[in-house]
Amino acid sequence: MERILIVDDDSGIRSELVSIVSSPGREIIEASDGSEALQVLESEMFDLILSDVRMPGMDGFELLAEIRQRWTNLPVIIITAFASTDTAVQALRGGAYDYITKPFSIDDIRNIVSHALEANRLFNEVSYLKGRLGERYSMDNIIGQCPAMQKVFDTIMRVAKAPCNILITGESGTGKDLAAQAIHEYSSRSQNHLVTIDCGSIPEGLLESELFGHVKGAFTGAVSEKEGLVQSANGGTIFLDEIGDMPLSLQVKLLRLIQNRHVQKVGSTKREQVDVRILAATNANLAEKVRNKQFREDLFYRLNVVEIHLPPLRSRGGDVLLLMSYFLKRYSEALGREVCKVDESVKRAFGKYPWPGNVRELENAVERAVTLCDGSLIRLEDIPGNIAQWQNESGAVSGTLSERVDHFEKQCLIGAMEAEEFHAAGAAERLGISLATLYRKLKKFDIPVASTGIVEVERSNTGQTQFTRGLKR
Ligand SMILES: Nc1ncnc2c1ncn2[C@@H]1O[C@H](COP(=O)(O)OP(=O)(O)OP(=O)(O)O)[C@@H](O)[C@H]1O
Repeated sequence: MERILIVDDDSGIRSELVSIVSSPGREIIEASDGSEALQVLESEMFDLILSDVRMPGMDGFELLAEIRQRWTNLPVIIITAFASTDTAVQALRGGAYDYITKPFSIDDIRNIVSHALEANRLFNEVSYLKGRLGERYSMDNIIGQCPAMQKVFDTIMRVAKAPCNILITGESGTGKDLAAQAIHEYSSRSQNHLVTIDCGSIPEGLLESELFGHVKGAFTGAVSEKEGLVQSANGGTIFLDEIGDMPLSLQVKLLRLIQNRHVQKVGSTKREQVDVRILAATNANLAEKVRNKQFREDLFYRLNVVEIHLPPLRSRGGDVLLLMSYFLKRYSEALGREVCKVDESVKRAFGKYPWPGNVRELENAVERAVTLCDGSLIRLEDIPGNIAQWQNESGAVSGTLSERVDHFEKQCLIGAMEAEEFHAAGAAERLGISLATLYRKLKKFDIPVASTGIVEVERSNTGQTQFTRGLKR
């Protein structure tokens, strides 16, 4: 399905354009000025924009400049009132794909629109194939427009080519794995392997021989010599996922690898040189583990030369709806469905739900909805009940002004505490208030802090929040 956005303050011209460019397999959306167009662009994906120049508020040229900055490859056709060479030149210099002058001929518009869509389709195909050739991943796979994600992309681009080790932090499902793939892909090591090891899922006894290999007879069952994963990544990158779960005994050996660039197989006295770049990821608070002596401080500093933090999805604002559109397109294509519209109630629920499972949870919800939905529209009944309940979240807040303010304040506090894994100092900084004020507010709303144990948050279908304190996650 091709999607076109028509931007014009004159509703008569918009309708005329809609009827000219409409055809089966195309969805046309309208916006009455530049700002409205930007709002739509922030939450939905398009293949082409047709915009008038003269509009009240943000005009067509300002909109074009904004689109060129934020959606670099999205084609824009500018519609100008008179055949003025200056306006046409300004449009093309500003990065427009082409321009159309009023009064327009139906055939001209149809031709230019078909060419622009075809050029866009070819561009996407080439980028996709390039991505496939240079392995499977590129930054194009990581969707995000909010400032925090833009900062992540900037940092990835700046550090990918440097030789330093990088620690990627963030809650589960925020895209740490994707970030590691992008770093490797943009590094000078991309021609060699990226080897991923999930330190949390390999039994402690096996992890050492998996990482460093073993010689024949090193332990029962070691019937032949085996190369470790670190060596198989020689010349490339090794990604140690869930590094916080690495046993202390192995942390010493990893430190030796970082400092001396050699490995020693289990059962061998021989040291073998390797050249690997190390990326590590964790969803635990490693600094806290260092304080609790569960993680070596020297290793922490060696790994944490640069930290890339992936923010929780609930703090990424409009990215939720953008990711929703992205997965919708991806799963509609993958499952051979023509699902292209999402009911407003679903968008409301997605926008308000706090996404404790982050992007992974959102991706699963969209995949499920595309699979279940009957026809081309995703309705509330196609998404999981615990998410659907949130469409009326704000409607549920009633009462006096002070009760509503309290509700809002409590949600902000819970969000900040969750983002900081219930450590008060970080949450106070995030909210721009003193620690003493934060403690007073936490007490008022009965919100726990991490010093009372690990805190798990559970939200009921009605949006109520419950905290469970425990010793282990
Ligand atoms: N910004 C994003 N754009 C598109 N897809 C994303 C994005 N972030 C995450 N995903 C998708 O969400 C899923 C989870 O991402 P990923 O495995 O990278 O998270 P993670 O932080 O490594 O999780 P865990 O800590 O559980 O290993 C994957 O399918 C991934 O492709």
